[in-house]
Amino acid sequence: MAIIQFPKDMKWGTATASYQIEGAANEGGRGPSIWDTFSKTPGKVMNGDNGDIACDSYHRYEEDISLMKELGITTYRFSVAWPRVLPNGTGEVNQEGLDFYHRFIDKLLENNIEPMCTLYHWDLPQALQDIGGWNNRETIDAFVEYAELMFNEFNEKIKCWITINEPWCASFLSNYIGNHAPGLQDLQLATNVAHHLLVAHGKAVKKYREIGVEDGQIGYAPNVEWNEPYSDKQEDIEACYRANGWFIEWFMDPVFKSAYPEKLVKWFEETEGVTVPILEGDMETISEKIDFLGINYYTGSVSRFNKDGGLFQHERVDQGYQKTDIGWNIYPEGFYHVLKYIKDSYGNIPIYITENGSCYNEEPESNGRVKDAGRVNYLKQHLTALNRAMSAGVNIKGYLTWSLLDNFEWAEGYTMRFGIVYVNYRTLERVRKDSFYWYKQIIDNNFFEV
Ligand SMILES: CCOCCOc1ccc(-c2cn(C[C@@H]3NC[C@@H](O)[C@H]3O)nn2)cc1
Repeated sequence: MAIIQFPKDMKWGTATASYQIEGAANEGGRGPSIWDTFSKTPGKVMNGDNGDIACDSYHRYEEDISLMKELGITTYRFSVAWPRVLPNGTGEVNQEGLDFYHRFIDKLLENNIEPMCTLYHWDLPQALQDIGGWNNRETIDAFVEYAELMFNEFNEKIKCWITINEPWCASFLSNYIGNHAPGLQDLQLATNVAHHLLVAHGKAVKKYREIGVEDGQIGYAPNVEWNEPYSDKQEDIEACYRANGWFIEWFMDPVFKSAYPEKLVKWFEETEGVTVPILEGDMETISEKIDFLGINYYTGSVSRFNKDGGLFQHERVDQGYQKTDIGWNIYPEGFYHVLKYIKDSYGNIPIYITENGSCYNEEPESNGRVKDAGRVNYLKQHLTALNRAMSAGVNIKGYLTWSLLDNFEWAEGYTMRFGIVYVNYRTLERVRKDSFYWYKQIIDNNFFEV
C-alpha cells in the first residue's frame, strides 16, 4: 500500500456553473442566454432538456452550502450568470441579480468557504449573440463592462476570479464542431471567437489591475486533454502535438508568450485557409500577467497520424482503457503528462485544478445509497496522478472536483451525472453518493492509501 499525501495548505473544493445548476431562468430579472435559446431548439440537447429549473440552486443554495460545509471544502467554484446581472449584456443592471449573488456569497463566507468566481461559463446574454456574439469585438467591450461591474460590486467578498471557462469549448466546440451553443459550424468564425475570448480575458485582467485589489488573484481556466503518441514515428508525434496544441498551445501561448503557436497558425492557414484576426495591441493585452492558471482535465488517449483524421490529421487509438458512462477514456497518466508539459512549457505558475471528475449514472438503491464506485476509483487514480505531478515540481495549489451536484451537462442534458451528490430532478432532493463520503475523508485527512 502507498500513502498519497498532500501538503497541509492544499485547497480542496468543488465546482459548478450557473446555467447548469441555478434554474430560475425566467425569475429575478434574469435575461435569456444563448443556452436558453440553444436548449429550446429542437434536437440540440438530449431529451429536449434545458436549464429552466436545473438543480434549482437559485432557491436551494443554502442546502447546497450546508452540503459543502459537511464535506469540509475550503473553496467553492461557481459562475455568475451574466444575463442575471446584465439582462441585455450591457447597460441596465438588474439589482435583483446582484442581490442574489450577495446573499449566496455571504452564506459561503459565513461558512468559511472561499468563493472562486467564474465570470464567463458560457451563458452569453442572447442580446449579445443577436449582434454577432463573440464574433463581434463589441462583445469584448461588453464583457469588460460586466467584469468591471462585478469587480467593483464584489471585490470585498471575492478574492479569486476566473475570467473565462474553457475557451476551447466556448469557441471551437460551440462554433466549429457545433455541439454547444450557439451551435455554429464555421472554423474561421470559431477562430475569431477564440481570439476575442482571449482579448476579453486580457482586458478584464487589465481592468482588475486598474481597480487594484491587494489581496485578490485572477486567472482563467482552459480545458486540456492529453494525446500520447502511439509510436516514436515523427508523424505520430506531430499529430499529437497538433491535437494537444488545439487545447494547450492555442490558449496558453498567447497568454504566457504573447504569440500564437506558429506551427498551428501555419497549419490552419495552409490546410483550412483560416487566419487569426489579430489587431494592433491584442497580443500585449492577452498576455497581461495572471496570478494563477485553472486547469480542467477529464480524459485523453493514445493517438496517431491519420491523413484522413479530420482537422489535425490525427486519430485516437483504442487501447482498451476503461471508460466512464459518458464514453470518455479513464486516463490518469494523461493528467500527469499534461500538467508536467504545462509546467515545462510555461514556467511554474500556481495551478488550481478547477475541474476534474467523472460521469457515472448510478441511481439510489432501495436503501437510499448511491454506490458510485467508479467515481471513487476515478478520483483515486487522478489524485494519485496529481500527487505524482506535484512530486515532479508542478505548482498545484488546489483541487476542485467537477461537480458538487449532478447537473445540466450541456448537450447531454440530465442524462449524464458528474456529481458527488445525486440530484432527483423530479423532487430536487439531494442524496450524498459514496464518493461524497470518500472525498470528505480526503479533505479531512489530506492523504489516502492506494
Ligand atoms: C472532437 C469532437 O468532440 C465532440 C464533443 O467534444 C467535447 C469536448 C469536451 C467536452 C467537455 C465537457 N466537459 C465537462 C464540462 N466542463 C465545464 C463544465 O461545465 C462541465 O460540464 N468538459 N469538456 C464536451 C464535448
